[in-house]
Amino acid sequence: LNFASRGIPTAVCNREIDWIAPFLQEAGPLADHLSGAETLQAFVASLETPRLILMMIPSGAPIDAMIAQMQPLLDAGDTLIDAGNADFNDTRRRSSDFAGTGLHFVGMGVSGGEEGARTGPSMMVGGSEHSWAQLRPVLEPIAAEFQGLPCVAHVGPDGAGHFVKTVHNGIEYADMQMIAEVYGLLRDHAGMPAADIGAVLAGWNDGPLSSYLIETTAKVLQTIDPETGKPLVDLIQDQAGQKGTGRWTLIEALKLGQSASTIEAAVGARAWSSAKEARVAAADVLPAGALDVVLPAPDVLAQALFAGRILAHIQGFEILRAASAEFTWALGLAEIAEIWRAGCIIRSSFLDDLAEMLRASGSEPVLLVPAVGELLTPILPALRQTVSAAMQAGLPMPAMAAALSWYDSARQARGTANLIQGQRDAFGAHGFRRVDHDGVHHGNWGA
Ligand SMILES: NC(=O)C1=CN([C@@H]2O[C@H](COP(=O)(O)OP(=O)(O)OC[C@H]3O[C@@H](n4cnc5c(N)ncnc54)[C@H](OP(=O)(O)O)[C@@H]3O)[C@@H](O)[C@H]2O)C=CC1
Ligand SMILES: O=C(CO)[C@H](O)[C@H](O)COP(=O)(O)O
Repeated sequence: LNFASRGIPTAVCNREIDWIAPFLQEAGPLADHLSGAETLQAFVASLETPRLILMMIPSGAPIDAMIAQMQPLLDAGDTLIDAGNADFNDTRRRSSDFAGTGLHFVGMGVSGGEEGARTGPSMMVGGSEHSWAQLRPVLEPIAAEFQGLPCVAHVGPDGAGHFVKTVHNGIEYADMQMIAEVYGLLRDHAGMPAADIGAVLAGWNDGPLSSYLIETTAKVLQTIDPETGKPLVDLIQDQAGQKGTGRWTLIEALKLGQSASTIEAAVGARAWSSAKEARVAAADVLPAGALDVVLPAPDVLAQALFAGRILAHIQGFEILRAASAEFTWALGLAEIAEIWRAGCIIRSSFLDDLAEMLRASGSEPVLLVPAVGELLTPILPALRQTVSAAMQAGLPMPAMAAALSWYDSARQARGTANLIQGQRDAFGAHGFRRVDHDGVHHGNWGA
């Protein structure tokens, strides 16, 4: 529908063909730019060559099966685009399978949910220059715009687009989790009703926290269930789903030797949320935290959340920086932040500032950019106060606590790894380097 609304002739196809006719009917006048096909053969035959075919179906086996069905129908010069969320390792494999066939494979991250897809998503294209030249004229018109600039970019070759989207989702998981942690403090320690918490968040959306996720969360908290008249959020099971992108970010960050502690906390919190029975049983038998903890004021919570958001984004971008070096992708980190300023789920006013910070960082860690320190210095005490309050009250705050600990580790000139090296040498003779001599040394431990 988005393509059609820009006058781009578009054919559609779906596995369950019953959806096609109602879709075209509901398209109204846009149907002038649309045609439906009930078989893949008819669909492919209806397209102008060289063809651009965009798939948005579940990742993994369904994509492999679809490629296998589609490939024999295509001609040299055609481009097949996987626009769903995919494990970038799969995208690299598929790109390499296509190499030399005359066909082109693109792994494209798309973000913006249902509304973004329809009115303007943010898109991260991974593929060849040839594919980008083919795609650009049809993607720029359908993309979200930030100050007149389309939120779409050719971020790199093969798996780069899906990797960038995966990290986007990792940051999304962390941001959602941190918002949920503050919600938990207000709900379980302050006893605030959902709608009141929603009103607090709606107020925050006018300040530095301004973002789609804060705005959406405020709406979610203020929505009433028509059946019961109660806040709908209170009627939802406290068990979160996940399709895999958060976990993929974490796995790849670990492989790259990067810390993704806020994302790990968010993935772990979703996983742990499914252990409902165990949590209910434990609540009755294991001791809780203190009741007399003073809850930080709402503006302190807002500052804490903003500090957590900044640190989670920085972690995500350091993962991208490491991947760029590992896979020689030459990712433009500032450009990635720029195409996330509109259309995508993590769009926020902070991303505009972050783009500048990333540009200033060059090849240095972004934490060292003076503007980052200037932004964090006044709000870090709020993060410390909020995390301490939650810990004392016995309320979980895994992502915000992880963000804070990561920050404290990142700025600790002399860390504690000297002891780890001593331990490793004591039990495994692994050796260590001394601060005062070159070479590898061993201790005569316990002597
Ligand atoms: N929902 C969102 O906001 C976003 C989703 N994505 C990604 O987009 C992709 C699609 O997600 P979404 O639309 O949410 O929902 P689903 O993942 O449920 O995908 C639904 C579509 O996939 C088709 N489909 C399902 N299984 C197969 C199969 N084995 N072979 C062929 N077609 C199949 C369905 O066809 P049928 O009608 O026949 O079942 C339907 O058209 C996923 O990779 C997702 O991660 C990315 C960004 C945002
Ligand atoms: O990519 C998306 C948003 O950017 C999709 O909504 C995705 O499904 C979100 O991930 P999960 O389902 O694991 O919460």
